[in-house]
Amino acid sequence: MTTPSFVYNSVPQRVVFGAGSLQHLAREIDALGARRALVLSTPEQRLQAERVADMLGAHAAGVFDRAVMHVPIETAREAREVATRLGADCAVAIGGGSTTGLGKAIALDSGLPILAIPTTYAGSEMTPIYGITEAGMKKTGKDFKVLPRTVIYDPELSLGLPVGMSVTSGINAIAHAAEGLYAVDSNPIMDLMAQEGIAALGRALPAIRATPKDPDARSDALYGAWLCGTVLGNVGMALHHKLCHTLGGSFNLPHAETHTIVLPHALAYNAEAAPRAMERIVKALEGSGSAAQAVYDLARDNGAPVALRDIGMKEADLDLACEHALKNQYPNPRPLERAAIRALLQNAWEGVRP
Ligand SMILES: NC(=O)C1=CN([C@@H]2O[C@H](COP(=O)(O)OP(=O)(O)OC[C@H]3O[C@@H](n4cnc5c(N)ncnc54)[C@H](OP(=O)(O)O)[C@@H]3O)[C@@H](O)[C@H]2O)C=CC1
Ligand SMILES: O=C(O)/C=C\C(=O)CC(=O)O
Repeated sequence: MTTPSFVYNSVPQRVVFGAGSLQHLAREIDALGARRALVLSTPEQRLQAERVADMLGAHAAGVFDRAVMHVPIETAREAREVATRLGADCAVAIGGGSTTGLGKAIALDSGLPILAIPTTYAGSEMTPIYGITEAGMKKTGKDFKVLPRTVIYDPELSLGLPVGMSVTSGINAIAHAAEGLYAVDSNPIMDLMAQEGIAALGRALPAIRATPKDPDARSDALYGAWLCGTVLGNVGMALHHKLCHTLGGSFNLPHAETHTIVLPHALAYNAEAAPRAMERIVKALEGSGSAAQAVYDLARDNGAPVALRDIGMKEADLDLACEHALKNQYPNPRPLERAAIRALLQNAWEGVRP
């Protein structure tokens, strides 16, 4: 065995974790040195955002409830204007990756500190990655200005996340950790987090399916999401994330479901080129077959979709998706081979067990 050699960056970020930890919100805003928080949410989560604003009392600048998936530039501009008009000196994003993403778009422009309160397992709160959609094209970038300064993980807030969304969102998180395990810039610290994060979600998702309001399972899932999101924020992603961005961006497929369906096939593609990563995934999921099969079974057995054709992908578009995936070559354990990637997409479309 060779002695490892790696670079590890740590970033300053404060995490407050635990059931009921939302009660510490005012204290955390104060610790940020902020006086007027703009609370962000989707339209559907407005009541939750109003509850947060009530908790902040005079320190709430207002509620902006128009977060939507993939952060359209028009929404980002509107939110930035509202933040300026209301004199906000920080933003509180309560919701999933879409709401956190809106907070990041504000921070990118203004440097306003973000306090994130995640209610899904997407993991955006742990990354300096932002995404903004303009003229139908989603552009992503990395800037430490957008990394939320404080994250409050309160499992009680995800008790109402529907089981189907919980399972696909949890597998979205697993995808970050799985690709982190074979990243070109991986390191042993991220490997530990990745394996632990996958194991936590592997335990939590079946438990949530059985008992959606199980507090321990919700806590385990959020803990796993935190670890997996940290991996996403620290090391580079590969084929799987590229495919999902292509499918989501060009064919408008839903984010977490697409990750859930594609991941087993991306792992099968990379299996021989990344055997140590695959071993760790199987171990974390207590699987008996391959890593690809363990992830596929986790999805299927918990009621998640396993075929792209079931979430709106047309078979006729698979050739184009393959072309997009081959553009701008990026690091991946196995070189990108046209015929094999086209076959991967076909398998994902049909939903075959890898
Ligand atoms: N930059 C980064 O590092 C990352 C960015 N992302 C981005 O984040 C987005 C995906 O995030 P994701 O969390 O999956 O999507 P959303 O934030 O859109 O949330 C997904 C679904 O969960 C629902 N939901 C969220 N919280 C609750 C709750 N407490 N109770 C009931 N339902 C709830 C939402 O409902 P409703 O719409 O009703 O609120 C929505 O339908 C994508 O745009 C993706 O690109 C994802 C990962 C990392
Ligand atoms: O697209 C973004 O907003 C940035 C990253 C991700 O979405 C990561 C992912 O694919 O889950």
